[in-house]
Amino acid sequence: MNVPFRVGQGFDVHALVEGRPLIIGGVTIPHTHGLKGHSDADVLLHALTDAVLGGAALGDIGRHFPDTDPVYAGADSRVLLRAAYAKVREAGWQVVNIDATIHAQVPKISPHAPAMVANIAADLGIPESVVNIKGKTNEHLGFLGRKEGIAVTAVALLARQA
Ligand SMILES: Nc1ccn([C@@H]2O[C@H](COP(=O)(O)O)[C@@H](O)[C@H]2O)c(=O)n1
Ligand SMILES: C[C@@]1(CO)OP(=O)(O)OP(=O)(O)OC[C@H]1O
Repeated sequence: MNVPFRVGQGFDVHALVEGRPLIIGGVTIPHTHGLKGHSDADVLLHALTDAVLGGAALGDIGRHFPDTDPVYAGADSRVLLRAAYAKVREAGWQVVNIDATIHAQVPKISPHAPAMVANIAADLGIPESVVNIKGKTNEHLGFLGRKEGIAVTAVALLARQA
């Protein structure tokens, strides 16, 4: 079907542990705990990578960058996002806008959101005005509310390149 727009959705979750830096949206946030993962565990960029890959029907982050591959141990997720988006562009799609929610009981996201927006806009080559990042607590409910992890939900609208 030759439609001009496609939507992609992404989700990711990582455990909060001691002894790791907390990196979200490429921003290192001072905090007592960090996110556990094979890569830098940037939960926002992983959900976003899945959203842009999903919109282009290109599978998911694990298919392109397997967590069993030692090449990606400690990987910078900004590099992975850029590489995934290059594949999306090669498939003929470009991002129109992005919206994501970081489900975190702590820390407060809003002071860091502008820096995350700047990183994502730079990595995708799109204006900051089309990137929206927001934080939400889990009202102390469940594993997110107990500060055992952070989750992200993201959507991306893609348009066919001219
Ligand atoms: N990690 C977070 C959580 C929330 N915020 C901001 O606070 C507002 C209220 O959040 P509730 O979960 O209590 O509804 C939310 O709209 C955000 O502006 C945040 O920045 N970081
Ligand atoms: C990023 C990758 C690859 O190193 O690993 P993790 O950092 O563990 O992240 P996750 O979101 O669990 O899976 C995606 C993997 O491709």
